[in-house]
Amino acid sequence: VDLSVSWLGLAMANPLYNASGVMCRSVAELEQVRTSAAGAVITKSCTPQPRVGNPEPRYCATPLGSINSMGLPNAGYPYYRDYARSYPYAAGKPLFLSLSGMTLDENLDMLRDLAAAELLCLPEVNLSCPNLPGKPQLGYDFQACSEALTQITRVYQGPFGVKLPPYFDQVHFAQMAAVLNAFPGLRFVTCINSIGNGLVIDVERESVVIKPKDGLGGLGGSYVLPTALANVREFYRLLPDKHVVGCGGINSGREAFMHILAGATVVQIGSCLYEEGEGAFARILDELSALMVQKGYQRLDDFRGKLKTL
Ligand SMILES: C=Cc1c(C(=O)O)[nH]c(=O)[nH]c1=O
Repeated sequence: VDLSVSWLGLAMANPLYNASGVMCRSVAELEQVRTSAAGAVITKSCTPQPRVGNPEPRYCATPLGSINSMGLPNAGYPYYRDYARSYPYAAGKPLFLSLSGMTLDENLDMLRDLAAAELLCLPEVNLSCPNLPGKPQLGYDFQACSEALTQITRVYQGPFGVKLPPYFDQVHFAQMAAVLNAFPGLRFVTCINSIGNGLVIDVERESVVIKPKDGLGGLGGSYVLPTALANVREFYRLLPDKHVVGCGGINSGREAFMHILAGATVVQIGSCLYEEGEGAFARILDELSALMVQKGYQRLDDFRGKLKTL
């Protein structure tokens, strides 16, 4: 079967890569993804200056997924920009740079520099970090998003994308789509970021499992699959001129198939990659291929976006 994807002027051998935040904070980790079976690479969301992030423990895996309140630990924008400078684009795996400034000005500063550097990587602007104490997720403030995107498209004229939080209300899907459709340069949306501020409890210890925010953190993994699929399918319908990157709850070829069936052009893995390591890429791709053979599909376009309704 043919797993290749051609989008945004990029050619990918397959639709699978890491979710920002997992296996992508250091060059060593980024190189692990780049030299794995993954079809692309994305960096950890960054701020202009390095950040240590929240106190540990700040990540915990459970049988149904994960909870994290990392607090945006990262090596700082220059570190990732320099990696993007030396990145071997000709090897055929696109590089995405995730930006998550603490303020709009920080995002504008990083995007100005990125525009001037004229690199082949594509920005994914994070509108949805749920773990910065005292900071609301921009993605839930539609007016603020519209203003931010107006300024972002002034400083960055190239194609870019945004990482969205999960929405849970059809009016919100429509309102956010109306904001996003006003920006033709915004070429993709990544749905979803973790479901913010969940609480995992350890019964034996009668305790929370992560230290920040008295245990509140973003949920990933199987917990979020139905919400991720709903966000992919709704934005696939509401953003006809843009691509949707599926993220959330992909543990096997079956969930990757679901995301693509719902409309995703490409898909990212987070919790599963954190727990399993880079072998997850080849395993999931093999499972996806086997499922396609079983169903008689030759390529991803044979079923992408063709989810049936009743
Ligand atoms: C960029 C910060 C994020 C973080 C974090 O660094 O805490 N965790 C997430 O699940 N999503 C984020 O967007």
